[in-house]
Amino acid sequence: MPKVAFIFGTRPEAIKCATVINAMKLDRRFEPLVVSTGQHREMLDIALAEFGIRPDIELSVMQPRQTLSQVTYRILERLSGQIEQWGIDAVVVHGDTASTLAGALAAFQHRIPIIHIEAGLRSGNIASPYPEEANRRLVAQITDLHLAPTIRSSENLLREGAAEDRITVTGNTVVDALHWAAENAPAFAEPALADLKNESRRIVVASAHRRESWGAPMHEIARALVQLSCQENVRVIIPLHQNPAVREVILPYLSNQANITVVDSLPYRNFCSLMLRADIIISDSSGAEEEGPSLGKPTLVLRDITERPEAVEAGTARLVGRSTARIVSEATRLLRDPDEYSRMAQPVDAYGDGKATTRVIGAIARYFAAHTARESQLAN
Ligand SMILES: CC(=O)N[C@H]1[C@@H](OP(=O)(O)OP(=O)(O)OC[C@H]2O[C@@H](n3ccc(=O)[nH]c3=O)[C@H](O)[C@@H]2O)O[C@H](CO)[C@@H](O)[C@@H]1O
Repeated sequence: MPKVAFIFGTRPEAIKCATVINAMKLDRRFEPLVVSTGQHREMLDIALAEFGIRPDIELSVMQPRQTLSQVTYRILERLSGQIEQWGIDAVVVHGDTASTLAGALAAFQHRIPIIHIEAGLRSGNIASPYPEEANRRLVAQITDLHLAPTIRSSENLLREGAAEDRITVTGNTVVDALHWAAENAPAFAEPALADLKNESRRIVVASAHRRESWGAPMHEIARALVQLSCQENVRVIIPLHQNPAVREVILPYLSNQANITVVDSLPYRNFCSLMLRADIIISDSSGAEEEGPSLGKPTLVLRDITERPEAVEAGTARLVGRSTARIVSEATRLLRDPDEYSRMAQPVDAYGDGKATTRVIGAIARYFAAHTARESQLAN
C-alpha cells in the first residue's frame, strides 16, 4: 500500500487537498500522511479542523515576519532531517506556495516521486504573482505526475515540454470542497454576521492580502471599500486576513464605518455561506477567483494579471486592478445596472464539476500501478 505524504502549509492548500486526503483515508489502496509546514499555522489549522483532519507531522516553521527565503530554508531544513524516516512512496504538493516549492525540492533531493495538484497554472509573467509563478514553474520541472485542473493548464505544461503521459486533467478540487461546504453549512458563528438573514442592503464581500497588494495598493483598495460603503443600500463585509501587513494598513480605514463589517477570517464553510449570500465579491484572493464564479457571483479581481483566465473569459470575473477609481466605478456599475449584473452573474463550470477528487485519486493509483509494473519488468 503506497504511503503518500501531503506537504503543505497554507489555508488554500489545506482546503484544496482536504477532500483528497479524506477520500484516501477511506481508500484501502493508500496510506496518507499529512505534513503541515505551519507556514500559516493558525488559518491552516482552522481549515483542516473543519474537514476533520489533523496533521500527522508538524514542522512548525512559523516565526513572526520571516522572509520568504527564511520560510523556504526552514521547511527544507526540517524536511531533510525527517523525510527519509517516514518511509513514503510519494510526496503530494499543491499549487505554488513556499511550502509547495520546499516540499517538492526536499522530495526531489531524496529521490521521492512528486505529485503536483493544481499544476500548470501560468500567468505568463515570472514576476507576477510573486513568488507564486516562479514556484509553479520550478516545481513543474521536477514533478513526476502533474494533476492539471483545466485543459488550459494541461496545455501550458505540454508547451513547456512536460510528457503527455505524466499529465491528467482533473478539475479543481476547490469545487469539490465548495459542494461539501454547501451540503454541510453550519450557522454563522460570528456574532457580527448574525443579522445577515434580515439584511436588505446589497452585500459586497471583500478581501485583499496578496503580496502585490501590500503598501500603496492596499490604501487604494481600502479607500475604494469606504467609498462603496457610503453608497445607498450597500453593506461591505470584510473577513480580514491575519497578515499584519494587511491589518495595519486596512484597519484604520475600515474600523467604525457605518456600513462596513470587519470580521476575522471565517471558518471555510461560513466563508462559503457568506459568498453565497454576497451580491458581488471584490478580492485579490485566488480562491475567490475560482469560488466566486463557480457560485455565479460577479467577481471583481483586484489584480492586473491572472493565471486563472477561465472565469474572466466566461464573463463572471473581471480584472479591475487596484486603483480606487476603477474599483468604485466597476462595482457601482454592477450594483446599479441590473442588466450588467445579470450578464456577469452566470455560474462558471470551467474549474470543475465537483468530481476532481475521484480523478486525482484515480490518476495517483494509475501512476503507482505503472510504476510498479515498470519496476517488476526491470527486475525480470
Ligand atoms: C497570495 C497567495 O499566496 N496566493 C495563493 C493562495 O491563494 P489565495 O489568495 O486564494 O489564498 P487565501 O488565503 O485567500 O485562501 C483562499 C481560501 O480560503 C478560504 N477562505 C477565505 C476567507 C475566509 O475568511 N475564510 C476562508 O476559509 C476561501 O474560501 C479559499 O478557499 O493559494 C492559491 C492556491 O494554492 C495559490 O494559487 C495562490 O497563489
